[in-house]
Amino acid sequence: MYPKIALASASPRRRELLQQLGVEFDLISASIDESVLPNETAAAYVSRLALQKAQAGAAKIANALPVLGSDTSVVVDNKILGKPTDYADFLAMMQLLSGRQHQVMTAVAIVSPSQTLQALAITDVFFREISEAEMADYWLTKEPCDKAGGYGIQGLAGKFVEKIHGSYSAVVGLPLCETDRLLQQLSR
Ligand SMILES: Cc1cn([C@H]2C[C@H](O)[C@@H](COP(=O)(O)OP(=O)(O)OP(=O)(O)O)O2)c(=O)[nH]c1=O
Repeated sequence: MYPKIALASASPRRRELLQQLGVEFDLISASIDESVLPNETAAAYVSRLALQKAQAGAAKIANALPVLGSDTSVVVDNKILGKPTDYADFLAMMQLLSGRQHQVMTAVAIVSPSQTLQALAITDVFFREISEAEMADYWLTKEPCDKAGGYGIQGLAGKFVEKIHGSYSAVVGLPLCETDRLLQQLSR
């Protein structure tokens, strides 16, 4: 049995994945500035954002529940891809990702009054070539808008994925293996 926690997230995927683990949780919102700092690596960026989301959530609640925050970014050619801002931004992302390998980095942080626990999952994802017509059709489904890198592996974009090396749940938004490990480390 896991301890009850608070999830600081607006992501329906994170909610579902935490439910998949059987964790009981309160949902809280935590919005933070998501700008990348000068010279910040992708791994440092996602780790910092996950921690800041958890800290922002912890500052909002009156009870002492541990708060979980997470962040997912797609990384290619040292570029950090967040959610596409418009169609042109989405197209530029798809062109970068088509026919090659990229990384999905998902960081998790759990903050309690006595502990700060962190994990980072890095998954290699291999896309087949995607035609411009497929990109245009995919945009019209609205699936890309709220997803890092402009795609959802769990949705229609699953057909673009030749293979992955690493954690599937981490690509969707929360690495279940690492999250379980952190929750086990929480002192009760
Ligand atoms: C790559 C990929 C990302 N995503 C989603 C997971 C995240 O919800 C989103 C990345 O954006 P995030 O900024 O990590 O998360 P969020 O803004 O949706 O939620 P919050 O910060 O409140 O927790 O992209 C998928 O659903 N499928 C995928 O294949």
